[in-house]
Formats: sequence, C-alpha cells, structure tokens
Amino acid sequence: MHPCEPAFAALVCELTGVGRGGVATVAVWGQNALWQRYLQPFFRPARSGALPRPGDILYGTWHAAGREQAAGESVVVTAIDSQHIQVHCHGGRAAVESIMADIGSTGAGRCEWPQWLAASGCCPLEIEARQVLATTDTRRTAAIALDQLRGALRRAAESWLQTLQSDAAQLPAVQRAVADVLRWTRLGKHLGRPWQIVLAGAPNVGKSSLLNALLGYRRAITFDQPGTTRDVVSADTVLDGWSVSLADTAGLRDAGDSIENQGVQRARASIDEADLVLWVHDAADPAKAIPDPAGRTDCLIVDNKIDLVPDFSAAANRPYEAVAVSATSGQGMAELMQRIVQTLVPELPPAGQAIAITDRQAECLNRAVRADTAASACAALEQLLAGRSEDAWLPPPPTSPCETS
Ligand SMILES: Nc1nc2c(ncn2[C@@H]2O[C@H](COP(=O)(O)OP(=O)(O)OP(=O)(O)O)[C@@H](O)[C@H]2O)c(=O)[nH]1
Ligand SMILES: [Mg+2]
Repeated sequence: MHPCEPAFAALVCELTGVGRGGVATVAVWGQNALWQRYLQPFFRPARSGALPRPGDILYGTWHAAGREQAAGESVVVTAIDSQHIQVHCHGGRAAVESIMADIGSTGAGRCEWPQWLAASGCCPLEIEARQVLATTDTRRTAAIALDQLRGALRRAAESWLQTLQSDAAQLPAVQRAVADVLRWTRLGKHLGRPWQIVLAGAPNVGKSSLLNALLGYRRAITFDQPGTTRDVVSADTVLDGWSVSLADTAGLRDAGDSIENQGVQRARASIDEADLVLWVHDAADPAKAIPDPAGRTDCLIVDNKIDLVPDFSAAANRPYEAVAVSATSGQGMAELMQRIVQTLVPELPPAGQAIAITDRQAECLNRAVRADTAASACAALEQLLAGRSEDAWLPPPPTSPCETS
C-alpha cells in the first residue's frame, strides 16, 4: 500500500510521461465515492445520466473551480474500475495543471507517476526501468532500457539469489557473474542522460569551429583572434545512437582580462566533470599546444586545421596519438565521431544483457560483490529486488504533497 494512503483518501497523478504530447492522462485513485467527490464538481458529461460503471467512457467538459460559467475544457473520462478513474485532456501544461489542481483542491494528494506505480504494486526494478526508459531519446538507448524493463536484471538477480540460497559455496562464482554485470554500469548510467564531452585546449586552435562541425550547424561564434569564447557553450546531439552533450570552452591561458579568466575557470571545472575531453591542438602551429590533462583516461587528442599543413602525415608529425581533422573542410570528422563513440562505449552489450541502470541498483550489486558471506550477498540482492526506488541519476521529482504531509 502506498505511504500516502493514511494522509489522503485518494491520489491524483499525471500518467503521461516527459515530453510533449497531444493528449495527457490524469488519473485519480482512491477507495470511496471517487466520482462524486473528485469528478462531479468539475466534470459535465455531454449526456447526463446515472453514475458511470467500470469500463464506461464519457465525453464532456471540465469546468475549473471559479470558472464554472466558462466554456470548459473538452475531456474524455474513463472509469477504469470503482477505484480508478482517468481524465484524458489536452496535452498542454495549462490543462493538466488546472485539472490536477481542481482534483487536489477537493482533498486528493498529488503524486508522481513512479509513486503511482509503486502504489499499484510495481516492483522497484520495473519502476526504475520505466523511469529511465522515459528519459531515453534514441532507439539504441531505449532498446537497452527496454531489456531491463523486460526483466533482464531481475531474472539475473533472482537466479543468483536462488543459487546462493541453495549452495552458499557458490558465492565466488555468483560474485564473478555480478562483477560481469557491473562492467556495464557506466553505460547504464548514460541511457537517460547524455555523455558529457568537453572541447578544450589553447586559445584559437579551433575548438568552437570543431563544436560547430560536430553539430552540423553554427552554434558557437568563431573568430581568428584568441579569447573569442568566454563562457561554456553547450549543445546536444546524437552520435551513433548515443546522446551526447558537447561543451565548447574558453581557450586555456592566463588572461589579463578578468572575464576571460572566469571563463578559463569554468573551462577547467567542465574538464573535471567530463566523461570525455577532446583536447584540441592546432596542427599548423604545434608550438601553441599545451599539455593534456594528465591522468585522464578519457581524453582524445585532436589535431585540427590539417588543411593548413601540406602533406600532413598523421604518424610523422607528432609523438602522441591523435585524430587529425579539419573543422572547416570536414576532413577526418567522420573518424573523429567514430573515435568518440569507441572511447565512450568500447563494447556494446549483447541483446538481453542485465545492466544496472540506476545508482541504487549499482550500489546493491557492489555490496553483493564485496560481501564476505552468502547471507550478506543475498541481503544485497534482496534489497536490489525489493528496495525502494530512489534514483540519484534522475532529476529529483518535484516535491509532492504525498511526501511532505
Ligand atoms: N584553415 C582552418 N581554419 C580553422 C580551422 N578550425 C578553425 N579555424 C579558424 O581558426 C580560427 C579560430 O577558430 P575558433 O574555432 O574560434 O577557435 P577557438 O579554439 O574556439 O578559439 P577561442 O575561443 O579563442 O579559444 C578561426 O578563424 C577559424 O575559422 C580549420 O580546421 N582549418
Ligand atoms: Mg572558441
């Protein structure tokens, strides 16, 4: 049963997910006199009659509190069963907010759809998979999230649990299997969240030009003087089915200008948080190159402006491994995109692979891997299957009256 229940006789929730849609669905769930208490004050059916029976679909208009004389919002109301009614309205925020507020004003508690799913008895792994799936924006990432929604991780966890419960000596073998699943965690973390790629390097090497070339449109200002970019300029795109957020940064130098210095500080902070840094050099002016951020495993060195270097030979000119490109002519850009994807995702998971897609899931699996005894590994796996869904990789849900009351 839902934790909100003692505080509210009914819950109201927007069921339609993130993103824009033509139609939105608001659901009301409760025990008693649902129709009379929460719908009748606002809903005028086109054909008046007896109270709807389960399965009835009614067309009519919604008359917001205080605006009873206005024309009203066209809605379709579905009586799913005696405890569950859905209002289908225009998908714009104004209509949804108004209907939610009206139902809330009669005493129903507002909640978010993951809480709604929990109230309906969904297991946490399924709720988390639905949450991540709702935030994916490519077929590739949606397919991997869908595998988890179909139970890839749940089945793996259940089978490890069964193995350990019947034979504690299997702990090392189970822990190896769990560790194998944890290999995919970095990828799982980026199903609903773009990889952060930062373009950095000395001033005037062509970082902004490279950002524009990767995006395919002119997002950032480019100019033939150093110090053009001051702030972090970001834009999202998709590379080979992976959502990436590209951030162009100020050229790194000690500038006298305090505004530019602030830009350089922001650039350094972005580098620290990046999943991958494209460290850009000017192939035509190697003396300008500055050392790449030492110790970073995910850093690709990019030699830009190769169109200015006659007979630029990738191997001969430099002692480091780099991708040679020209942001202005487009030379080498396809290879650069390929190298970015290979660096971020060196291997693709096979179809149906179990993957941890939330912090909570990864923490439970990590506890199982570190467990000293079969009993504590089982406790971690049970927690994975039954624990509450609170996900740090997803934006926090707006505060709900369910939580505050
Ligand atoms: N020939 C040639 N010129 C380029 C290339 N990439 C950039 N440029 C030129 O180099 C100059 C600097 O380019 P930007 O993209 O503004 O360089 P930046 O690294 O962003 O510079 P800051 O923002 O000042 O740090 C501009 O005149 C660009 O047109 C390239 O591949 N080939
Ligand atoms: Mg720039």
